[in-house]
Amino acid sequence: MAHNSHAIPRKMGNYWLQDRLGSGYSGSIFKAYHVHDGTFVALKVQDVDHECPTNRYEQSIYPLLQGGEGMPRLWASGIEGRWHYLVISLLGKSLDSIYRQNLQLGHQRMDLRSVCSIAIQVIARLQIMHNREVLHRDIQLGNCAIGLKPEEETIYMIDFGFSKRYIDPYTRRHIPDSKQKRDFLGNYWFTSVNVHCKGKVPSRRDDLEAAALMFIHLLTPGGLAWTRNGVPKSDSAHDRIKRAKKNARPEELCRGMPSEFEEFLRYCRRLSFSECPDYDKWKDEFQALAEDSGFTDVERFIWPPPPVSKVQPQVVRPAPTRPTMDTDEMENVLNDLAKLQLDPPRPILGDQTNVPAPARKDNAKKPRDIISLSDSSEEGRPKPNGQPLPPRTPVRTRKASQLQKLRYSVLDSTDNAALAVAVEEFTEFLQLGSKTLTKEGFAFLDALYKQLADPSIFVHPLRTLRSANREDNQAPQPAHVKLGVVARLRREVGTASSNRVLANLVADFGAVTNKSSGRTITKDGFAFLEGLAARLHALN
Ligand SMILES: Nc1ncnc2c1ncn2[C@@H]1O[C@H](COP(=O)(O)OP(=O)(O)OP(=O)(O)O)[C@@H](O)[C@H]1O
Repeated sequence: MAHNSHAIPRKMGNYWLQDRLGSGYSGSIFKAYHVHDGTFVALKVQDVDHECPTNRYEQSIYPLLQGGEGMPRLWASGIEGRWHYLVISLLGKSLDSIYRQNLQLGHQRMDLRSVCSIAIQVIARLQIMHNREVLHRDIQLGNCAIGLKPEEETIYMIDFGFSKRYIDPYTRRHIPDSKQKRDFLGNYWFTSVNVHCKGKVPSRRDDLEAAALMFIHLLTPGGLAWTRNGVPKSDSAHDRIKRAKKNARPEELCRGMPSEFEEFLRYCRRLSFSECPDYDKWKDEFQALAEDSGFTDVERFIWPPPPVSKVQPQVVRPAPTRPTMDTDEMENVLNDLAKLQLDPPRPILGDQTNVPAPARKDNAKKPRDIISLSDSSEEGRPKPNGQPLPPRTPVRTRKASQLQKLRYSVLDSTDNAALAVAVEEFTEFLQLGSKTLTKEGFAFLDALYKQLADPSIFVHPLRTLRSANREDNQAPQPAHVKLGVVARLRREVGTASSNRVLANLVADFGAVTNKSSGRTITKDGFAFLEGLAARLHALN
């Protein structure tokens, strides 16, 4: 179809057309104003005979979305001559144009604050659409636009030409899945692997996966690899995009990013066809990530991003209750410590024979006497008087901080019973939520290894620690190798004769999970952890 503006009348219904705002595959969109009250709107025009009458589809979807936050208002629709038109709220820039502008300014990727804001708002928009039984089916940067002043901090969803109801209005049932391959519908960059590469029927999970890929794209220097050669001009180029998208593992796509992005992508891919996603959980995750990174008011999309506040939230914490020391006093204490003869050696947990008396379980979390003075990684650690610090964010405890707290419980443990409790809590926490072992999960295993091997020494991060680049650069091992090793560990943990033996099993467990694709804990893995807790009780 030719989108010839000369052929389009200057007036449609009660609106005078002005500049063209954009044009897509199926038509054009103009700025327009009402002939009587002068209100500005956006007017979408399409040839009535267009082979893909997306304006008509949109016309049927808009009424379902009216009143929802971030949903444009439909003011009017109709036919003028050979043109079908939709009159909708006039909006500002699309995220695509903001992203490109940012690239032109020399930024290879978007800043974390903006991406968290986009994530929170886009997930909220999908929640509204899905609650109203509508799938978007074409999530991309060009289909998200910010409002005009005073709504420039709100992200709107646009372009419902591919949208569809997923609940049958008559039977009230979810649309059926199908084994038959369908033609791909959506966009090259972000449409989910299931829909794009496997020809599956789109459902809520696919809108969410497209959003996840879009967030990851924004944080990837230069964007996702398969977007870099532009729109494919041949079938073979399109096949290359599909292959690259299908083969890209979440941990590779999200390398160097906060773990929330990898976990969100994995979560979307684990959802079943008709499952309702947990939108609130993921909005909270991105909100907490932003707050932990020192950003405030992140639910507002502020562009350009405001300068990062110098006062990080971690700093705004209650003053320590312990007495302060001046520099001279501190120097004296350090000199005295240096002169101390540590003989006989401090009792260590790894060797049960030299622990003078078994500590009671309620003493388990008794704090140590020496407090780290400079290690900033200790934030969130219980205060020396045993009182936990107030939570940093009122939202809820995030996975990372929860795992960090468990790690501190391990480091503060003075007997095996306390270690067993920490392992039980760790196991339960992962069973209830994401089963992916993040860097905080590996840090927990590291702490456990250290306590079991010899708690009196400082150890450098062990082989259980997850490395951002898989330091040996090896490809992940095949799944059967992991399954075999974990099954063996599960068997051996029940008969381990000492903490030292348990330490080695923990190290092997960390190493095999680190090398596996996905770094998820399997059923056998959970059985291993449960067996470990039981053995720690037995060896107490
Ligand atoms: N309400 C609006 N206010 C301002 N600009 C808009 C509005 N809606 C769309 N645009 C601009 O027009 C472009 C095309 O709009 P839209 O995606 O709705 O049209 P389309 O013909 O369905 O496009 P596509 O072929 O990309 O699906 C958008 O990327 C945006 O820049």
